[in-house]
Amino acid sequence: MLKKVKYPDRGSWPNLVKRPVQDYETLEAQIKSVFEQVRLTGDEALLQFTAQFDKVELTKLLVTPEEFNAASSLIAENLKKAIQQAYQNIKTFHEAQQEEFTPVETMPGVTCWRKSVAIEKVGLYIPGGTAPLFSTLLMLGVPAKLAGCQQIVLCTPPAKDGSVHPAILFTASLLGIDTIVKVGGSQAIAALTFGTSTVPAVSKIFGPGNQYVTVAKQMAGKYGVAIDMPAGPSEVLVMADETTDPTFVAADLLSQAEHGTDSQVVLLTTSEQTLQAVEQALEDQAAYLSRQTIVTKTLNNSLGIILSSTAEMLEFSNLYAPEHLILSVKNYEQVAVGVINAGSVFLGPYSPESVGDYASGTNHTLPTNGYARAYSGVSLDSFVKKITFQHLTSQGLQQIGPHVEVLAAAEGLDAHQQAVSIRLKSLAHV
Ligand SMILES: NC(=O)c1ccc[n+]([C@@H]2O[C@H](COP(=O)([O-])OP(=O)(O)OC[C@H]3O[C@@H](n4cnc5c(N)ncnc54)[C@H](O)[C@@H]3O)[C@@H](O)[C@H]2O)c1
Ligand SMILES: N[C@H](CO)Cc1c[nH]c[nH+]1
Ligand SMILES: [Zn+2]
Repeated sequence: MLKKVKYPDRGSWPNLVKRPVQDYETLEAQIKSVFEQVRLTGDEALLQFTAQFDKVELTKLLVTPEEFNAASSLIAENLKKAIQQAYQNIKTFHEAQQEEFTPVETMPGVTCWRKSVAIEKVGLYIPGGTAPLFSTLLMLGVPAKLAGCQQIVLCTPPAKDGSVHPAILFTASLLGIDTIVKVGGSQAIAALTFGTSTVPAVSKIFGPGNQYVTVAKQMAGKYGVAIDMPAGPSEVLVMADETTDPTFVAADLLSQAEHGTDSQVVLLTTSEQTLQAVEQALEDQAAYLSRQTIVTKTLNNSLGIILSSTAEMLEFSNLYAPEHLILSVKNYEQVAVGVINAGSVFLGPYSPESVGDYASGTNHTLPTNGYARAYSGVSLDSFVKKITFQHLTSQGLQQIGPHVEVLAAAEGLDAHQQAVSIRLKSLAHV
């Protein structure tokens, strides 16, 4: 059950907001050796690590066209419809993120503008250790396609029988993605970083995963590959008061607790009665869950904290910087204005977090472990670079040039000054 803390003094807050993650150094040493072996022996290392960590003996890493084509007939019609509805909503929300850039004349004859250009080669990591997260493929594939990425490589761990879940393959075909590699964990991230005979190297790696995947992505950064963000074990923080329905709150906490034993869920409340009622509801509901063992372990790493006011709950939540924040308090609209650190926010009693996980339209690939203090979740912007352009007319250079000459001289950079002076002199002779 939740670890209960009543009216903790502020001095203890920094400790309370620490996540129950494994020590980075220990993981780093293990993952470094995975990277080394994948760099040296490529596909051979991928097959060997898949046997070691996933307990699957594969001979081929790529999903075949036959497996791909069979997928559609292996999933129910109502699931296909639900995937298509989620796809539409995610597409609509991400399409609205497209920006029009208008050229700006900063001085007469000096025009500047910006353009979004897709990252050509991207890798999408779709978790599959304990659940085949085809919803994550929608979250990454939709913006990658909208942005216009040319090469999209999808990596996902194989199931015990060596297959990839048909819903992942169906979603990939809906998106028009056909390079699908059966590899997971840190070995998948290493493959996308260095490239192997089967897996093309990419410029940016996207996607959530367990602690191994998250630390591996951070390591990929050291080899010059960009990453979306550290999107590790899922978490949710719920703010509840005496008006909250405890059964709703318990269901929301359990929905993230079931992701994995390294997840954490947090309940903040101003009401001792609410905390007790939520705990009872957690017990009642957990008894019927298929992932009860995972949930029980996660709840033991989780917190139920009583604070003295909604303002204090908001302050604590901003320090914790949760991946998901549910505002289950009476004045939720007002409280939402004060949120400064969170990945995605759910307002009021009828906005369960799982709707955002699947289908409302927002992206579910979000920063965890406090990274929401500085990072945003995945969006269309994550898949593009913004390139700036400028054009100066001769008059434009005559206007701005003398200022640049002064600035360059003051920095002692004569060649910079000269690049302007040489042109101004030639214009003086025209
Ligand atoms: N932050 C987000 O946006 C977000 C979104 C969705 C899911 N998630 C999180 O993604 C995670 C998915 O985790 P998962 O485990 O189900 O799948 P996963 O695909 O992330 O990891 C599975 C892989 O981990 C590797 N692995 C397992 N044990 C290992 C070990 N001892 N040493 C080295 N490698 C090992 C295996 O190779 C396996 O393929 C969950 O923690 C979930 O909470 C986060
Ligand atoms: N809650 C996860 C993000 O932390 C996303 C997800 C996928 N499927 C269900 N949930
Ligand atoms: Zn979820």
